[in-house]
Amino acid sequence: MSMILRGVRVLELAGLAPGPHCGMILADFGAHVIRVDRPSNGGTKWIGGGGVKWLARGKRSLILDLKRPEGVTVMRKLCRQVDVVLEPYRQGVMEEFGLGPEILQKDNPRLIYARLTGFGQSGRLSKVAGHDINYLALSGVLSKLGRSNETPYAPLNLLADFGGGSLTCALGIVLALYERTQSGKGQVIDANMVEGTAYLSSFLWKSQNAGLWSQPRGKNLLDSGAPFYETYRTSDGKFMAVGAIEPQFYALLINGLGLNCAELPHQWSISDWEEMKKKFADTFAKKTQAEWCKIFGGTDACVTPILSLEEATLNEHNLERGTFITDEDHKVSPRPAPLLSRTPAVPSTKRDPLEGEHTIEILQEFGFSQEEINQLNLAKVIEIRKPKSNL
Ligand SMILES: C[C@H](CCC[C@H](C)C(=O)SCCNC(=O)CCNC(=O)[C@H](O)C(C)(C)COP(=O)(O)OP(=O)(O)OC[C@H]1O[C@@H](n2cnc3c(N)ncnc32)[C@H](O)[C@@H]1OP(=O)(O)O)[C@H]1CC[C@H]2[C@@H]3[C@H](O)C[C@@H]4C[C@H](O)CC[C@]4(C)[C@H]3C[C@H](O)[C@]12C
Repeated sequence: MSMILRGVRVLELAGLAPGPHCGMILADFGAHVIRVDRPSNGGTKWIGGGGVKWLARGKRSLILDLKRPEGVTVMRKLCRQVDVVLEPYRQGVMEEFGLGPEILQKDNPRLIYARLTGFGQSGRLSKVAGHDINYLALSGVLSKLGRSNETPYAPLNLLADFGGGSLTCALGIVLALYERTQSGKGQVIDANMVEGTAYLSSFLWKSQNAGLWSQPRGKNLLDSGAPFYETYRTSDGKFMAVGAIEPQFYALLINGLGLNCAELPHQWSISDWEEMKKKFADTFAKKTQAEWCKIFGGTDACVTPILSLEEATLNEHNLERGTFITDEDHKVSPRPAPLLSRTPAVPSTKRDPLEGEHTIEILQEFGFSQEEINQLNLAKVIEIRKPKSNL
């Protein structure tokens, strides 16, 4: 089975988390992704770390100093021979390098120029720093997240960095690759986390007048207001997740809890939800998570254990599915999604690349002579790093 993005060549400029995740998605589905890392000679206030190292599966790494004109010349030669360039910087940085879309797409009209930012390529904030929580806040979505009487709560850096950021950018790149099969031309993708997150939350926006969100934050059906869409602590200090929304599933929940519907307020009596939550909490606190799993396991009561990451990798259903994979360093991580029947992703199981590990190999592949490579190395425009041998 060959992967759908085989043969697609991507230059990913090293970013913090969204960019690296987007590059990893492309690599997982067959693209040849080269990460352009910064030299260790400082000169920039940015320090390594973040997703660069953790989301490097299937990539190779080249260290190239883009603050040097020689580095820009090298980059332009690379960009003439690739399909996608993916840059994670705030607006204007690539233009400062002399690597903006006008230049690179003149060199290579087929180039897809993906720009993954927080605030987009225009607007008063386009040059302002930010992180997931800031983009989530500006999208309006963060105002809806969190329990009643508490401050709004950002669910890790999942929604803006990844849901509205890397995944949306990866979609844009695949759309542009597809369009290019008709037009033969590349284009610029302005992927940004404010708009990506807002778009991701279209359900929230389009259901505003459906009565789903008429209560204050934390008092609605899906934001921890409803007793039948909530989490509960068990007697052994673990937790269960309850999502019994429909009446037939709710009836199974009540039955499994050993309660009697006739003695409870109506499921949708919002004014009684607080009281019902207390009753459910008291009931869940009487048994262990394993005992509740025995009661609810495999039923339509929509009740599941809240698993730790490690427990999730050992869960029978996930094991049957192969939801998690292990690389040659015995590190476990989620299998790429979605699962395509004929051309599934075949993620690399190799260890992650070291920064600059493939500098020579990549430059040779792109037509640089050994003499040119030696000169670039001597001038510190590139950096060559070799993995320590295990001897
Ligand atoms: C794990 C933490 C990260 C979690 C994710 C976090 C929650 C996010 O939300 S990530 C999303 C961030 N936002 C965006 O990506 C939107 C677009 N990008 C930006 O807005 C900006 O890039 C920025 C705000 C993210 C960073 O701004 P910065 O000023 O640093 O950079 P830019 O303006 O974009 O300009 C780029 C500069 O870099 C130069 N450059 C680029 N490439 C090259 C090159 N090849 N050669 C030469 N120069 C290059 C370019 O010229 C620009 O230079 P100037 O700025 O001089 O103009 C992690 C978050 C922080 C991590 C910790 C931290 O890094 C410190 C430690 C570092 C150590 O190494 C490891 C441990 C750390 C504690 C580290 C740990 C984790 O990784 C973090 C906590």
